[in-house]
Amino acid sequence: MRIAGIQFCAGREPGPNLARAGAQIAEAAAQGARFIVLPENFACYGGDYRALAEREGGSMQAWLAAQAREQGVWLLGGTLPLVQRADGSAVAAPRVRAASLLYGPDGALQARYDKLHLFDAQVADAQGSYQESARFEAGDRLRVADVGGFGIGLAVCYDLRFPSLARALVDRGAQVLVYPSAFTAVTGAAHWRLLLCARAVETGCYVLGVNQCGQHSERRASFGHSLLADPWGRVVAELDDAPGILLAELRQDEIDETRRRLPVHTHQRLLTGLPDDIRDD
Ligand SMILES: O=C(O)CNC(=O)[C@H](CS)NC(=O)CCC(=O)C(=O)O
Repeated sequence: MRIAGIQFCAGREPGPNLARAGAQIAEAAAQGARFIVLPENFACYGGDYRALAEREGGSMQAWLAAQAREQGVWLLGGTLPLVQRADGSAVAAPRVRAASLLYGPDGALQARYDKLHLFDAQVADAQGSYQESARFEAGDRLRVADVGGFGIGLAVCYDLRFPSLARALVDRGAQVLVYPSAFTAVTGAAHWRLLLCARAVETGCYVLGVNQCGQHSERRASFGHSLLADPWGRVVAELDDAPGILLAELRQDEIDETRRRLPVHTHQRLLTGLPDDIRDD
């Protein structure tokens, strides 16, 4: 199955971001991609997330559904800010949920995953500090979805640093881990490739990191370098730090063969259950 990752530099306002993403989605579909992934905060980066956040059925969600339907592809909207949880309850202001939304080729919503780990960190130099938990509420459910016969484990950006989430997704049938991201230029240069390849090697999964790139504002820059690692930990395709489309093939036989030779996913001895505040969807 051919997949595509859309890499670009989002600004604060949805209009230009959606126009840019739409052109790249059409291009990726024309190149034969069946599953297209947009980065974290693809529709709005760094603005007033609560003011832009949607209820179920909002216009940014409708845009994703229309893109999937018009191009006839599976489309993962990296994250959109939503004011409701999956059960319809309200997220208290000023926070929102960072929801990763998967639409099928018919335009129907097939899965929702809300980012579990929030990026509260001090990044060196001009990048300054991040306090994601001041503006976002953490998710509370795990989600694996089927796309063209592949088990797709949903995760977002900073989640990449937590191998226990990758492991829990594998236990639930994930064969491909996707990380739509807005990984910073500073932490990306240090850790992005290392973390993506490590998650692949330790789980026997393909790992797809779809990142933003470039300078969003004076103090915010993203690393780019969207890449696909295969289950052996080889980088099979990678972008540089400019906007672009990552195209690559997922092969079921690569997953099966790697897992047959090195079945680490069946050998783990320290198995832990989910904590009380995290559930299966
Ligand atoms: O704050 C914003 O508006 C934009 N930021 C984001 O979109 C998110 C949440 S703050 N970025 C990350 O999670 C970076 C993680 C990362 O870079 C790492 O783990 O090293």
